[in-house]
Amino acid sequence: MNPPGPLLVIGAGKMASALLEGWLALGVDPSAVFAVDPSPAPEVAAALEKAGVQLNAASIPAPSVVLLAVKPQMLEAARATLEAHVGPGALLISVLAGKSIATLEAGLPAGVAVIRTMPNTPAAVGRGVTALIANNAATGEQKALADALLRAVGDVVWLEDESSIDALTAISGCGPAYVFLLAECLAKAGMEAGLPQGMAAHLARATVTGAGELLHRSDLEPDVLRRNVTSPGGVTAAALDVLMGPSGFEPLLKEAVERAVAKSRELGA
Ligand SMILES: NC(=O)C1=CN([C@@H]2O[C@H](COP(=O)(O)OP(=O)(O)OC[C@H]3O[C@@H](n4cnc5c(N)ncnc54)[C@H](OP(=O)(O)O)[C@@H]3O)[C@@H](O)[C@H]2O)C=CC1
Ligand SMILES: O=C(O)[C@@H]1CCC=N1
Repeated sequence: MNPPGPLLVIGAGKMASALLEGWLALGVDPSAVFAVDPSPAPEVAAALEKAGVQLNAASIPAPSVVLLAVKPQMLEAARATLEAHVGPGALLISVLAGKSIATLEAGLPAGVAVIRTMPNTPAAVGRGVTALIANNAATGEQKALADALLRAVGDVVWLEDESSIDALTAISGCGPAYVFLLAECLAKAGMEAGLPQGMAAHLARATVTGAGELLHRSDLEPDVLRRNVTSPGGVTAAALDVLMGPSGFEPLLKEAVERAVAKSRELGA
């Protein structure tokens, strides 16, 4: 999994930190990892320093892999850094929502390997899921390296073309946020139902993680697991009448995902 040469991260934010956390925990050599970020969050800078990653080093050896993880809106501002470090033999791995391979290739030497990905933050604990698609210049070895890096921190899915990536972003890229919001809302509802704040937060967190783990380990489909909680005429059924009603999860998530897909397309335009 260790790249054959230095690994450079451009944009040391939330997603890059999640990937680095996973990689460093699994044995990527921190002395071969460099990060460039003009104003990293103090906690990120401290974590990188503690891990032995060089942040904003005066001199960076030619990287074999460049992880591009700035916000899509900052791509043009990061072009100079990108062009300074992505040499002809390097592999560029982008996590940018919306930005196509063709857009990423612009300004780079002809024939540079580019792999566009859409990871998610559970990569920090080895439970991410990442979609990848490579340009024609990426060699089998470079694709295997990208696969190994992302597989080390979770599942990987290779795409044949880029057409599905906006929809995929709205599901797996953004999806952890939907689940964390569920935990937040469940805790608030618990407080409103009379539970002390700490207990409501603890119960909500343990329930979301426990249900996630059951879904992870079980062979049963989610609807079967849901039915297994729902005693006929019982308490869960009363709640699901609301959550599965006309203003429930399904239409709400459909609208949320549609908006996310549209935003991903807009960022790529
Ligand atoms: N967060 C997530 O769950 C996921 C994010 N992504 C993608 O990852 C990318 C980063 O997202 P996220 O980590 O959330 O965002 P963050 O804002 O946390 O990270 C981006 C970092 O890049 C820095 N930056 C800005 N300009 C430059 C530059 N010119 N050179 C180097 N660094 C720069 C930012 O600094 P500053 O804040 O000062 O601008 C920030 O620290 C996005 O493209 C997003 O689409 C993909 C999948 C999931
Ligand atoms: O919110 C975003 O734009 C990024 C892309 C997927 C998750 N976070």
